[in-house]
Amino acid sequence: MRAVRDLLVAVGEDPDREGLRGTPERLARAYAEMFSGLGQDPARHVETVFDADHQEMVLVRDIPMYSVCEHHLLPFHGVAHVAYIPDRDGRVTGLSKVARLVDGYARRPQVQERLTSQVADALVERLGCQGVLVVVEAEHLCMSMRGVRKPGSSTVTSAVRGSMRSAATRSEAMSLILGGRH
Ligand SMILES: Nc1nc2c(ncn2[C@@H]2O[C@H](COP(=O)(O)OP(=O)(O)OP(=O)(O)O)[C@@H](O)[C@H]2O)c(=O)[nH]1
Ligand SMILES: [Zn+2]
Repeated sequence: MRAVRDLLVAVGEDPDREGLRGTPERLARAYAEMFSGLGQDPARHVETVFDADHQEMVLVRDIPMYSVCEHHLLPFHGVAHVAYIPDRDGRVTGLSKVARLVDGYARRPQVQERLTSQVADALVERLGCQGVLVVVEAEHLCMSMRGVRKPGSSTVTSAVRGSMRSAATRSEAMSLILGGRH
């Protein structure tokens, strides 16, 4: 909290004025929430498995995602799409666990590329998926409100693993991701 006070002084503010008095404590609470993915293992969520006897694609689309870029500590936010092909026994994880996995890695100082790969690797390593495609689309506030100032630009990253690398499977996943969009 001392650090937030110092930051306010550094930008030319009076940390003792009425509106700012509670700010160090508020920001500490907000950071604890925004960075709650640190010190936990988000991949543990996908260890909750069900026998679904389903060896074909599962896609959880348009998962809202809020993260913080590690270069500027400014938010980047958008959506994640996670498609996977279960293991050979047809075991799947809970749908909410896929969203929890994304949240766990997003709530850390991040770069979008690493976030995308971490989600894909967790599904291969912990759920034993035969194939995975993760696509993240996000706007970075460090590119919108400052610096190059390009609001509305979005960055799309993808990570492909295993059998999702085959052209046909990947294009099925992409058309499901894009389905329903205009
Ligand atoms: N690849 C990647 N770059 C990112 C991400 N988040 C922020 N960046 C970039 O990180 C770079 C940091 O560049 P620097 O030159 O060190 O910092 P800067 O002077 O603030 O750069 P500008 O943003 O261009 O003003 C910038 O180009 C950002 O756009 C991310 O998730 N992935
Ligand atoms: Zn940034």
